[in-house]
Amino acid sequence: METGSSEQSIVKEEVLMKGKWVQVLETTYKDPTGKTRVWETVKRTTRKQNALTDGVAVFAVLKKTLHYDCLVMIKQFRPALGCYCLEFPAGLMDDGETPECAAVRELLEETGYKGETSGTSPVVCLDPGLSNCSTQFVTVYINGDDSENIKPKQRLEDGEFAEVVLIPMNELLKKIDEMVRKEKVMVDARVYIYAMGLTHATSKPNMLPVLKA
Ligand SMILES: Nc1nc(=O)[nH]c2c1ncn2[C@H]1C[C@H](O)[C@@H](COP(=O)(O)OP(=O)(O)O)O1
Repeated sequence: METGSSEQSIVKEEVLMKGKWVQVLETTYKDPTGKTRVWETVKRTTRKQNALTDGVAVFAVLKKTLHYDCLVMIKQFRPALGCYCLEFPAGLMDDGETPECAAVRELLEETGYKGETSGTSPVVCLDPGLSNCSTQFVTVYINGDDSENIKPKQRLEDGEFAEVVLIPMNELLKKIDEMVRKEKVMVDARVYIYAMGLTHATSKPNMLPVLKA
């Protein structure tokens, strides 16, 4: 199997279709042997010049006295899927915005919660076999005891409809699996892999897998 090599590079890009939000391109690139090949790719039209990322995703944890910590997510209808999807709050960057500002803004708009940022991931890609779409994960902690977070009110824009879903972190995977069994909902791979990772990390990590129940 051939793996990535520094010799590989983009030769040219031809726009096949350009819409308001996305474009489809035929991307010609050089493989490690020097041969040129083509790949059909998708890019957002909205990425600002010199911007490193299209948007942010918010890893939001609601912390409240005498309550288990909850992961704050949203469920919304996604036209590309034709069904509802359980996702991290997320959105596209506004012009000149930092990832942290975008994360606090998107969280407030989509869930009504006000939080404080506590770390930002590097730029990560979302579907590299298809597109250059990228995001940065911003961790945000929400003080659930704060009066402004007692009855959070979404600030959704026209055409946006999202339901806030809170799931205790200590049973995240179990609750997500239950939701998928009961409802017609798809889970964003980022949410699911986080829940899987959390389960693996907290279930007897020093025990040989074969000995685990
Ligand atoms: N691919 C898209 N097609 C559309 O018709 N409209 C789109 C696309 N991507 C984004 N948008 C619109 C929808 C909203 O009005 C704005 C902002 O979306 P945002 O909330 O930042 O991001 P999502 O959570 O991914 O919808 O862009």
